[in-house]
Amino acid sequence: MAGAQAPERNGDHFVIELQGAGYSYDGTGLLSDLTTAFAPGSFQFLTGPSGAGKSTLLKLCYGELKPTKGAVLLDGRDSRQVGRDGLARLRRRIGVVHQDCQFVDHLTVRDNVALPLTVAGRDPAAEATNLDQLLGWVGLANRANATPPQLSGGERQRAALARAIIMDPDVIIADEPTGNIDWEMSQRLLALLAELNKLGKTILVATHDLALIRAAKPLVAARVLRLAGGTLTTAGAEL
Ligand SMILES: Nc1ncnc2c1ncn2[C@@H]1O[C@H](COP(=O)(O)OP(=O)(O)OP(=O)(O)O)[C@@H](O)[C@H]1O
Repeated sequence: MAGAQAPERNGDHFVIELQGAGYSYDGTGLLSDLTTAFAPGSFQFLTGPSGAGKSTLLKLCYGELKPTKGAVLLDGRDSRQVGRDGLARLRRRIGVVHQDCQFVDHLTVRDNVALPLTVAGRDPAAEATNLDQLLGWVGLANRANATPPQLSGGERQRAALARAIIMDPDVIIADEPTGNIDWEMSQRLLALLAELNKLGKTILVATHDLALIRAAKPLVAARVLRLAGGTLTTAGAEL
């Protein structure tokens, strides 16, 4: 049955598209009429005041929430129309770094990073080399056997990034990934995101940190979107 098939891929081009999308938690209308697209291989920052709805917008983009108005298309599929399995398959192509990281505290860093493999029915032991390379790439090879409560804020964020990319997603969405870490660590994380973008990944980062956005200028050609009063505008050179 067609509905049970894996979603058709547009080649390697996973586009997230908002078409007049709006969202309301309680009928008062937090987000209204948002129209934009996140093109394959693009890098965007999403900024705006606290409570403007940045996390909510990210949730629409990875299918955690469905718009209460308009549509969000994930790889051309309307998030309101796809069933649970279809949505799960689409979401495997999007790696998410959550604001609070959300680890399983009694598992090691290595096992936390490997969790998406296990959930997808793959054997982490068979992918040990890939896992080790990834932990090395984010600078956590020597923390692989620690548990999340033993990590610093910057280490937690890098572990969360490793977990978000273990399935080799097309898109990486990060919600305030540098919220609780120092400047040096923020720049290190930014460099990792820039490197992923150079590999062709689409990156969407919500951040309050305008200094981080400025620091990204030599690294990536990023679009900066500002969310305020429920609408999106493109921020310009003032940053
Ligand atoms: N599950 C929910 N139920 C009801 N209201 C919610 C829910 N989640 C968020 N909100 C409200 O929606 C508004 C936007 O929240 P959201 O977390 O999307 O904003 P944000 O821009 O990411 O904020 P911050 O920068 O402080 O993280 C806030 O007023 C928040 O209280």
